[in-house]
Amino acid sequence: MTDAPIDPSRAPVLTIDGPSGSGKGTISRHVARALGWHYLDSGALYRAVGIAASWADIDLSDASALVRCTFDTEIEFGDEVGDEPRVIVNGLDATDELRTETAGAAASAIAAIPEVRAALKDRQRAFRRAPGLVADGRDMGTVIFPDAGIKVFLTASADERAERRYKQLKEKGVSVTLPGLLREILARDARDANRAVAPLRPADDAVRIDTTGLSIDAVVERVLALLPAR
Ligand SMILES: Nc1ncnc2c1ncn2[C@@H]1O[C@H](COP(=O)(O)OP(=O)(O)O)[C@@H](O)[C@H]1O
Ligand SMILES: Nc1ccn([C@H]2C[C@H](O)[C@@H](COP(=O)(O)OP(=O)(O)O)O2)c(=O)n1
Repeated sequence: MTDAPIDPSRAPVLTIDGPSGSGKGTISRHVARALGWHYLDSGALYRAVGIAASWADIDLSDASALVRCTFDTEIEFGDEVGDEPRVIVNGLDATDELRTETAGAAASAIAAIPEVRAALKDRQRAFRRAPGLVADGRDMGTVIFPDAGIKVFLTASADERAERRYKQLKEKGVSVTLPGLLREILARDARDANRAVAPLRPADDAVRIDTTGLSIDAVVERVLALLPAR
């Protein structure tokens, strides 16, 4: 399959890629709100397919069933709960299930299947609309929006990312342990970075920001400072 050429005059895109817990979602939502731009949480699409597959009892090793499931799964973003939109999968509210580490691990596993990635490409590009789009994920700057005007790659130490996730899940009442989360984060990092297709890596033209020890506001400020003066 060849990709359709991307018209560079279309709505501007700011991509924010990085590993789990680097703050992509939080920073992207703040930046999108500040700019009045649309927001794409590409990880939610992979998580939604993983959840639809588990609801349909599809084994994570059954690549052809997973590809069919990707085409068949309806995913909608609804009203915001807290500062995150509800995610409706095949008509059912999957918001809470989506954020679990089990859903993250399933998403990471199916995301290594090239046909699943190809099946989600157009759905992700359809989020590009005026006045602009902030897109977060693993391959936003490298594969999905290679012509994005601004590309950011967020990192943070694995210990800090595990601690952030620990606090986040505890606040949601999910029972987790810090060593368990650190192990899961390191396993996901390795799988996402070492897969053959669209591995997690900074685009050559991405600005890297190490968020270890930085506040959310400080990171938002650094990202907004990359945009031309408004
Ligand atoms: N710079 C930061 N400093 C401290 N906590 C942060 C920072 N960025 C994000 N967080 C917190 O870390 C948690 C994980 O962030 P999230 O945006 O979900 O990361 P990602 O989308 O990269 O997995 C959230 O609870 C968020 O509030
Ligand atoms: N653009 C993307 C987004 C997510 N994925 C895969 C790989 C990730 O481990 C899972 C879950 O991604 P998500 O961004 O929701 O996870 P984190 O919030 O970073 O923990 O999906 C991907 O391969 N490509």
